[in-house]
Amino acid sequence: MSSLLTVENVTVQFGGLVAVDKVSLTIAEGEIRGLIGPNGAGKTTLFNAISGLAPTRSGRMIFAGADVTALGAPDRAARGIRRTFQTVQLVQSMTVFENLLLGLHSRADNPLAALFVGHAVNARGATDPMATITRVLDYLDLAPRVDHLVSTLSIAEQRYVEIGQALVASPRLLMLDEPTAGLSPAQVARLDDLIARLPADWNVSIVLVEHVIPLVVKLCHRITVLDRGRVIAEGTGEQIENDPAVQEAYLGERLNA
Ligand SMILES: Nc1ncnc2c1ncn2[C@@H]1O[C@H](COP(=O)(O)OP(=O)(O)OP(=O)(O)O)[C@@H](O)[C@H]1O
Repeated sequence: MSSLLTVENVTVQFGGLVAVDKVSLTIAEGEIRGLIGPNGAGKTTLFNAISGLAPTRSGRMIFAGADVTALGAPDRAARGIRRTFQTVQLVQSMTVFENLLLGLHSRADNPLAALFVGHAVNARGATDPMATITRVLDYLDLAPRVDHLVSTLSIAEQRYVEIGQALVASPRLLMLDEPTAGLSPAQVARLDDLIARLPADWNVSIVLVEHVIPLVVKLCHRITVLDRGRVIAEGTGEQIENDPAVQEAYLGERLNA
Protein backbone atom coordinates (compact mmCIF):
# COMPACT_ATOMS: atom_id res chain seq x y z
CA MET A 1 0.00 0.00 0.00
CA SER A 2 1.37 3.43 -0.85
CA SER A 3 1.39 6.15 1.75
CA LEU A 4 -1.33 8.82 1.78
CA LEU A 5 -0.28 10.87 4.78
CA THR A 6 3.13 11.24 6.38
CA VAL A 7 3.40 13.14 9.64
CA GLU A 8 7.02 13.95 10.47
CA ASN A 9 8.15 15.12 13.89
CA VAL A 10 5.05 17.24 14.46
CA THR A 11 4.89 19.23 17.69
CA VAL A 12 1.91 21.24 18.98
CA GLN A 13 2.33 23.41 22.03
CA PHE A 14 -0.22 25.35 24.11
CA GLY A 15 1.85 27.86 26.07
CA GLY A 16 4.23 25.69 28.09
CA LEU A 17 2.26 22.49 27.50
CA VAL A 18 3.55 20.20 24.74
CA ALA A 19 0.30 18.43 23.70
CA VAL A 20 1.85 16.64 20.70
CA ASP A 21 5.55 15.94 20.97
CA LYS A 22 7.56 15.15 17.81
CA VAL A 23 4.97 12.70 16.50
CA SER A 24 5.72 10.80 13.30
CA LEU A 25 3.39 8.37 11.56
CA THR A 26 2.45 7.23 8.08
CA ILE A 27 -1.07 6.34 6.93
CA ALA A 28 -1.36 4.08 3.88
CA GLU A 29 -3.99 4.31 1.15
CA GLY A 30 -7.06 2.30 2.20
CA GLU A 31 -5.83 1.78 5.74
CA ILE A 32 -7.91 2.00 8.91
CA ARG A 33 -5.56 3.36 11.58
CA GLY A 34 -6.48 3.45 15.23
CA LEU A 35 -5.26 6.24 17.48
CA ILE A 36 -5.57 5.46 21.15
CA GLY A 37 -4.12 6.62 24.45
CA PRO A 38 -5.17 7.70 27.94
CA ASN A 39 -7.12 10.91 28.55
CA GLY A 40 -5.10 13.97 27.60
CA ALA A 41 -2.63 11.92 25.51
CA GLY A 42 -2.95 14.34 22.59
CA LYS A 43 -5.22 12.39 20.21
CA THR A 44 -7.64 15.22 19.46
CA THR A 45 -4.79 17.72 19.21
CA LEU A 46 -3.06 15.50 16.65
CA PHE A 47 -6.36 15.31 14.72
CA ASN A 48 -6.54 19.09 14.83
CA ALA A 49 -2.96 19.38 13.62
CA ILE A 50 -3.60 17.05 10.68
CA SER A 51 -6.81 18.84 9.71
CA GLY A 52 -5.10 22.23 10.00
CA LEU A 53 -7.02 23.45 13.07
CA ALA A 54 -4.07 23.44 15.50
CA PRO A 55 -0.92 25.36 14.60
CA THR A 56 2.15 23.15 14.57
CA ARG A 57 5.29 24.45 16.18
CA SER A 58 7.58 22.23 14.16
CA GLY A 59 7.56 19.25 11.85
CA ARG A 60 5.87 18.71 8.51
CA MET A 61 2.98 16.88 6.91
CA ILE A 62 2.93 15.37 3.42
CA PHE A 63 -0.51 14.50 2.05
CA ALA A 64 -1.02 12.77 -1.30
CA GLY A 65 2.52 13.71 -2.30
CA ALA A 66 2.27 17.42 -1.44
CA ASP A 67 3.62 19.31 1.57
CA VAL A 68 0.49 20.66 3.32
CA THR A 69 2.22 21.92 6.47
CA ALA A 70 1.59 25.57 5.68
CA LEU A 71 -2.03 25.08 4.55
CA GLY A 72 -5.05 26.02 6.70
CA ALA A 73 -8.05 23.79 7.35
CA PRO A 74 -10.12 24.83 4.28
CA ASP A 75 -7.25 24.10 1.89
CA ARG A 76 -6.58 20.75 3.51
CA ALA A 77 -10.29 19.91 3.35
CA ALA A 78 -10.26 20.81 -0.33
CA ARG A 79 -7.43 18.31 -0.83
CA GLY A 80 -9.47 15.58 0.81
CA ILE A 81 -8.75 15.68 4.56
CA ARG A 82 -12.09 15.48 6.36
CA ARG A 83 -13.07 14.78 9.94
CA THR A 84 -15.87 14.38 12.42
CA PHE A 85 -15.86 15.72 15.97
CA GLN A 86 -16.27 14.23 19.45
CA THR A 87 -19.42 16.29 19.85
CA VAL A 88 -21.49 16.48 16.70
CA GLN A 89 -20.89 19.74 14.81
CA LEU A 90 -23.89 19.89 12.50
CA VAL A 91 -26.17 22.88 12.01
CA GLN A 92 -29.08 21.70 14.14
CA SER A 93 -31.58 24.15 12.64
CA MET A 94 -30.96 22.90 9.09
CA THR A 95 -32.16 19.73 7.37
CA VAL A 96 -30.10 16.63 6.66
CA PHE A 97 -29.90 17.66 3.01
CA GLU A 98 -28.73 21.18 3.84
CA ASN A 99 -26.05 19.82 6.16
CA LEU A 100 -24.80 17.49 3.43
CA LEU A 101 -24.72 20.45 1.08
CA LEU A 102 -22.44 22.20 3.54
CA GLY A 103 -20.10 19.24 3.31
CA LEU A 104 -19.56 19.95 -0.39
CA HIS A 105 -17.81 23.13 0.53
CA SER A 106 -14.49 23.18 2.29
CA ARG A 107 -15.64 26.10 4.42
CA ALA A 108 -18.42 24.46 6.40
CA ASP A 109 -18.41 27.63 8.53
CA ASN A 110 -19.83 29.54 5.57
CA PRO A 111 -23.30 28.13 4.79
CA LEU A 112 -24.10 30.65 2.05
CA ALA A 113 -20.97 29.81 0.11
CA ALA A 114 -21.89 26.13 0.29
CA LEU A 115 -25.14 26.81 -1.54
CA PHE A 116 -23.18 27.71 -4.66
CA VAL A 117 -22.70 24.10 -5.57
CA GLY A 118 -21.00 25.17 -8.76
CA HIS A 119 -18.05 26.00 -6.54
CA ALA A 120 -18.36 22.82 -4.56
CA VAL A 121 -15.12 21.36 -3.40
CA ASN A 122 -14.59 17.75 -4.22
CA ALA A 123 -11.19 16.21 -3.70
CA ARG A 124 -11.76 13.70 -6.50
CA GLY A 125 -13.13 16.22 -8.97
CA ALA A 126 -16.56 14.53 -9.18
CA THR A 127 -18.75 16.63 -11.43
CA ASP A 128 -22.25 15.93 -10.12
CA PRO A 129 -22.51 16.90 -6.45
CA MET A 130 -26.24 16.04 -6.32
CA ALA A 131 -25.55 12.49 -7.50
CA THR A 132 -22.94 12.18 -4.74
CA ILE A 133 -25.40 13.43 -2.13
CA THR A 134 -27.99 10.91 -3.30
CA ARG A 135 -25.43 8.11 -3.14
CA VAL A 136 -24.40 9.15 0.38
CA LEU A 137 -28.04 9.35 1.57
CA ASP A 138 -28.74 5.84 0.24
CA TYR A 139 -25.48 4.40 1.56
CA LEU A 140 -26.12 5.68 5.09
CA ASP A 141 -29.86 4.85 5.04
CA LEU A 142 -30.60 8.54 5.51
CA ALA A 143 -32.88 9.03 2.49
CA PRO A 144 -36.07 8.88 4.62
CA ARG A 145 -34.64 11.65 6.80
CA VAL A 146 -33.45 13.94 4.02
CA ASP A 147 -35.89 16.77 4.83
CA HIS A 148 -35.82 16.37 8.60
CA LEU A 149 -34.20 18.99 10.79
CA VAL A 150 -31.02 17.61 12.33
CA SER A 151 -32.28 18.65 15.78
CA THR A 152 -35.05 16.04 15.48
CA LEU A 153 -32.63 13.15 14.82
CA SER A 154 -31.13 10.73 17.35
CA ILE A 155 -27.43 11.04 18.21
CA ALA A 156 -26.74 7.90 16.15
CA GLU A 157 -28.44 9.42 13.11
CA GLN A 158 -26.57 12.69 13.63
CA ARG A 159 -23.28 10.79 13.61
CA TYR A 160 -24.26 9.27 10.27
CA VAL A 161 -25.10 12.71 8.90
CA GLU A 162 -21.70 13.94 10.06
CA ILE A 163 -19.98 11.06 8.28
CA GLY A 164 -22.17 11.81 5.25
CA GLN A 165 -21.14 15.46 5.37
CA ALA A 166 -17.54 14.30 5.01
CA LEU A 167 -18.28 11.65 2.37
CA VAL A 168 -20.07 14.01 -0.05
CA ALA A 169 -16.71 15.67 -0.67
CA SER A 170 -15.17 12.31 -1.67
CA PRO A 171 -12.40 12.63 0.90
CA ARG A 172 -9.16 10.70 0.72
CA LEU A 173 -8.62 10.72 4.47
CA LEU A 174 -11.51 10.57 6.93
CA MET A 175 -10.71 11.16 10.59
CA LEU A 176 -13.34 10.00 13.08
CA ASP A 177 -13.04 11.41 16.60
CA GLU A 178 -14.78 9.05 19.05
CA PRO A 179 -17.68 8.24 16.71
CA THR A 180 -19.26 5.78 19.17
CA ALA A 181 -19.60 8.31 22.03
CA GLY A 182 -23.15 8.26 23.37
CA LEU A 183 -24.27 5.25 21.28
CA SER A 184 -25.93 2.03 22.51
CA PRO A 185 -24.13 -1.32 21.96
CA ALA A 186 -26.43 -2.10 19.01
CA GLN A 187 -25.70 1.29 17.45
CA VAL A 188 -21.97 0.79 18.02
CA ALA A 189 -22.14 -2.58 16.22
CA ARG A 190 -23.87 -0.96 13.23
CA LEU A 191 -21.35 1.87 13.09
CA ASP A 192 -18.55 -0.65 13.41
CA ASP A 193 -19.83 -2.47 10.28
CA LEU A 194 -20.05 0.82 8.43
CA ILE A 195 -16.50 1.93 9.29
CA ALA A 196 -15.14 -1.46 8.16
CA ARG A 197 -16.79 -1.00 4.73
CA LEU A 198 -15.82 2.63 4.14
CA PRO A 199 -12.30 2.16 2.69
CA ALA A 200 -13.43 -0.22 -0.05
CA ASP A 201 -16.73 1.53 -0.80
CA TRP A 202 -15.39 5.11 -0.80
CA ASN A 203 -11.72 4.61 -1.58
CA VAL A 204 -10.77 6.39 1.62
CA SER A 205 -8.27 5.91 4.46
CA ILE A 206 -9.57 6.21 8.02
CA VAL A 207 -8.00 7.42 11.25
CA LEU A 208 -10.12 6.43 14.22
CA VAL A 209 -9.82 7.85 17.73
CA GLU A 210 -11.80 5.65 20.05
CA HIS A 211 -11.98 4.77 23.72
CA VAL A 212 -13.62 1.39 23.06
CA ILE A 213 -10.36 -0.54 22.67
CA PRO A 214 -11.85 -3.89 21.50
CA LEU A 215 -13.53 -1.99 18.67
CA VAL A 216 -10.24 -0.40 17.63
CA VAL A 217 -8.45 -3.75 17.81
CA LYS A 218 -11.14 -5.38 15.67
CA LEU A 219 -11.38 -2.65 13.03
CA CYS A 220 -7.89 -1.25 12.60
CA HIS A 221 -5.09 -2.61 10.46
CA ARG A 222 -2.60 -0.81 12.68
CA ILE A 223 -2.86 1.15 15.90
CA THR A 224 -0.77 4.07 17.11
CA VAL A 225 -0.67 4.64 20.86
CA LEU A 226 -0.06 8.11 22.26
CA ASP A 227 0.81 8.96 25.84
CA ARG A 228 1.62 12.50 27.01
CA GLY A 229 1.92 13.67 23.44
CA ARG A 230 4.35 10.97 22.30
CA VAL A 231 3.96 7.82 20.25
CA ILE A 232 4.75 5.02 22.69
CA ALA A 233 3.78 2.08 20.46
CA GLU A 234 2.56 1.21 16.99
CA GLY A 235 1.47 -2.12 15.55
CA THR A 236 -1.37 -4.59 15.14
CA GLY A 237 -4.03 -4.96 17.83
CA GLU A 238 -2.30 -8.03 19.21
CA GLN A 239 1.09 -6.31 19.36
CA ILE A 240 -0.42 -3.29 21.10
CA GLU A 241 -2.36 -5.30 23.65
CA ASN A 242 0.79 -7.16 24.67
CA ASP A 243 3.05 -4.10 24.78
CA PRO A 244 4.27 -3.37 28.33
CA ALA A 245 4.56 0.40 27.67
CA VAL A 246 0.91 0.49 26.58
CA GLN A 247 -0.23 -1.52 29.57
CA GLU A 248 1.68 0.83 31.86
CA ALA A 249 0.18 3.95 30.26
CA TYR A 250 -3.37 2.62 30.71
CA LEU A 251 -2.61 1.34 34.22
CA GLY A 252 -1.43 4.86 35.06
CA GLU A 253 -4.74 6.20 33.80
CA ARG A 254 -6.72 3.83 35.99
CA LEU A 255 -4.59 4.64 39.03
CA ASN A 256 -5.07 8.37 38.45
CA ALA A 257 -8.84 8.02 37.84
N1 LIG B 1 -6.80 24.58 23.18
C1 LIG B 1 -6.04 24.12 24.18
N2 LIG B 1 -5.41 24.96 25.02
C2 LIG B 1 -4.64 24.50 26.01
N3 LIG B 1 -4.43 23.20 26.27
C3 LIG B 1 -5.04 22.31 25.47
C4 LIG B 1 -5.88 22.71 24.39
N4 LIG B 1 -6.34 21.60 23.77
C5 LIG B 1 -5.83 20.54 24.43
N5 LIG B 1 -5.06 20.96 25.45
C6 LIG B 1 -4.28 20.10 26.36
O1 LIG B 1 -3.46 19.28 25.54
C7 LIG B 1 -3.38 17.96 26.10
C8 LIG B 1 -3.87 16.96 25.07
O2 LIG B 1 -5.28 17.11 24.92
P1 LIG B 1 -6.13 16.30 23.84
O3 LIG B 1 -7.54 16.78 23.97
O4 LIG B 1 -5.47 16.37 22.54
O5 LIG B 1 -6.02 14.82 24.41
P2 LIG B 1 -6.88 13.55 24.04
O6 LIG B 1 -5.93 12.41 23.94
O7 LIG B 1 -7.73 13.82 22.86
O8 LIG B 1 -7.77 13.39 25.34
P3 LIG B 1 -9.25 12.78 25.56
O9 LIG B 1 -9.11 11.30 25.38
O10 LIG B 1 -9.53 13.14 26.98
O11 LIG B 1 -10.17 13.43 24.57
C9 LIG B 1 -4.20 17.98 27.38
O12 LIG B 1 -3.31 18.21 28.46
C10 LIG B 1 -5.13 19.14 27.18
O13 LIG B 1 -5.51 19.71 28.41
